[in-house]
Amino acid sequence: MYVVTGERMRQIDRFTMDQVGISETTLMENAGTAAYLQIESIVTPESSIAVLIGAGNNGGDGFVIARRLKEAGFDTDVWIIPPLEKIRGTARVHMDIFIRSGHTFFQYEDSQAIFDRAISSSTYIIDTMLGTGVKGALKAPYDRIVEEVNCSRAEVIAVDLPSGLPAEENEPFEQAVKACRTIILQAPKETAFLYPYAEYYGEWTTADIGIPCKAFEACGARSRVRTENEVRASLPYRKADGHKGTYGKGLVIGGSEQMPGAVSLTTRAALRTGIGLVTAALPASITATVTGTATEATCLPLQSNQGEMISESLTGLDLSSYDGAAIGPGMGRSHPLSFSRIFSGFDGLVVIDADGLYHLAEELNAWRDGRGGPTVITPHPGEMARLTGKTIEDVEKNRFSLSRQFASEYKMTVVLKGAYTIVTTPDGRQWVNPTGNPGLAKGGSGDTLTGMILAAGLQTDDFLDGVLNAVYIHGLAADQLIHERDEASITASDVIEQLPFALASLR
Ligand SMILES: NC(=O)C1=CN([C@@H]2O[C@H](COP(=O)(O)OP(=O)(O)OC[C@H]3O[C@@H](n4cnc5c(N)ncnc54)[C@H](OP(=O)(O)O)[C@@H]3O)[C@@H](O)[C@H]2O)[C@@H](O)CC1
Ligand SMILES: Nc1ncnc2c1ncn2[C@@H]1O[C@H](COP(=O)(O)OP(=O)(O)O)[C@@H](O)[C@H]1O
Ligand SMILES: [K+]
Repeated sequence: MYVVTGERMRQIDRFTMDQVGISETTLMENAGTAAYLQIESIVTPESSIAVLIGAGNNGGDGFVIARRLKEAGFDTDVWIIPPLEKIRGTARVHMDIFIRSGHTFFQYEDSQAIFDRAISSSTYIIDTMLGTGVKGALKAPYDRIVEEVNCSRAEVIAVDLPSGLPAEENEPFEQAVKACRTIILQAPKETAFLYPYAEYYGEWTTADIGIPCKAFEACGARSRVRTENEVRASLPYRKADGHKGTYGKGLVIGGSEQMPGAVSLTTRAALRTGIGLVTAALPASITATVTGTATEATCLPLQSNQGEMISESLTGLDLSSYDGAAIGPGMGRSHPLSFSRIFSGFDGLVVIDADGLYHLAEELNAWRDGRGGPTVITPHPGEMARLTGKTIEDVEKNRFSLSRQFASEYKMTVVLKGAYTIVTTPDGRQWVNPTGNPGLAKGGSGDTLTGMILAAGLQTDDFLDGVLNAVYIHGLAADQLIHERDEASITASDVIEQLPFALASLR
C-alpha cells in the first residue's frame, strides 16, 4: 500500500487517465461506488444520512455515493454547499447523472435553517466537501459548516480526507472535520500517519478505485505501509541443519553504571528475536547486570571511567568475529567516542541508538560517504532534532522529508521512531509501520527495538527486511499485550517476553 502527497496523487490520477486510459468519470464512479459499499456496511436501514457536497471532485464522489444510497433506499438528504454554477467538469457530469436518475438535493445557500436542523438530527454525515484540493484556511461557508459538523452528534464519515485537512506533511491548518471514520481513496495520504492530523481521520480504511500499481511506480511513489503479508513472507525460518553461527553473531556495545539495564534489554531482545550468539561489551563493573538477566549472552568487560566506557577501550575492540553490532543503549555521554574510528574497516551491520546518536552527532561529517556495510540509526524525534539541527516540532512536522534528506545525505537507513515509525533507506524508499501503541512510550522500548533490529538484520538476506520486520514485530508484540493488559502498565521486558508469541502469530 503506497503513501502519497496530494500532488503525487494528482499525478497518479492524471497518469491513469492519460496513459492507462481510465477516464476521470470512471474513476469517480469507482471512487463513489467503493466508498458507498463501505458506507452501506456501516449504516443501518433506520439511519438518516446527510451527504454534504463541495464544488470539486471530492463533491463529485459525493454525488455517486448519494445516488447509490438513494437507489438502495436509504433515507438520504443531499446538500450541495456551493452555488450550483461552481460545480464543473467531472463533478458536474456526476451531478447530472444524479439528477437524471431522478434524485433531488437541497442547496445550502437557500436553506441554512433547514440545513442546521438536518445536521443536528442526522445519524450519519457523509463528508464529501473537500479532499486533496483544499488550499489554506477554510473560507465561508465551509468554516461555519465544519464547526457545525464537529458539534453534531452524528457519526461523521469522511471520504478521502476529512474536509479542511491537508494531505501532506508540514501544511498548516486551523480547522477540519473531525471524522469518526475516513474512507481513503486508493492510497493513504501522509497526514494519516502524522499527528495531530491523524486524529482527524478517526478509524480509516482504504477503498480501491482501480488505479493500477504501474501508475504509482511511473509517478515515483516511494513511500509504502509495511504490511503483515510482507513481514510473513520475509520472516526467516530456521534451517534443519542450522547452527548458532547461521543466525548471526552480534555485539551489543553500551551500558554504564548509571544505566545498566539498557544493554541488558537490547541483549535479551536480540536473543528473543533469534540471534545465534550475542555478546555484550560493557563497563566491567556492570557485567553482573547482563549476566543476571540474559544468561545466554557472553560479556566483554571494558575499561571505564566514572562508570562509562572510554574511547581507548572501544577503539581496541576486535570486531572481526562479529556479523553486526548495535551501539549506544545506556552508554552515557561523558567521554568523547568516535564511532567512525571504531567501525572503520568493519563491513557488518551497525545499528546506532540512544546515547550512540549523541556521539554520532558530534562527528556526522565523517559519515557522509557511508561505510563498507549498512548503517541503521534509530532516533526518536528528540534525537533526530539533534542530528539535523532542527527543533522537535520541525521534526514532527516533516517526518517524511527530513528522514529522506538525512538518509540520503549520510547514507544510512533511518528508523524515525514514534507513533507510525518511518523507515527510510539512503535511496529514498520509505515504509510506514502500522503497529504499536502508546504502551510503548516508556523507557526501555527503544533499547528493545535496537536488539531486535540487530538480530533480525543478521537473519535476512537483505538486512532491510530484518529492520522492517523488527519494527513491525516490536509494535505487534505491544499490540498483542494490550488485548489483556492495560496499555499504561506494559514494560519493555513484557514486550521481550511477548516476542515468541508475536513471532509465532506470523508463521
Ligand atoms: N482526480 C481524479 O481523478 C479523482 C479524484 N477524486 C476525488 O477528487 C478529490 C480532489 O478533487 P479536487 O482536486 O477537485 O479538489 P477538492 O478537494 O474536491 O476541492 C476543490 C474545491 O475546494 C475548494 N477549496 C479549496 N480550498 C478551499 C478552502 N480553504 N476553503 C473553501 N473551499 C476551498 C475549491 O474552490 P476554489 O478555491 O477553486 O474556489 C474547489 O472548489 C480527491 O480528494 C478525491 O476525493 C476521486 O473522484 C477519484 C478520481
Ligand atoms: N504512541 C506510540 N505508538 C506507537 N509506538 C510508540 C509510541 N510511543 C513510543 N513508541 C515506540 O516506542 C519506542 C520508544 O523508543 P525510545 O523513545 O527510544 O525509548 P527508550 O530510549 O526510552 O528505550 C519506539 O520504538 C517508538 O516507536
Ligand atoms: K472530504
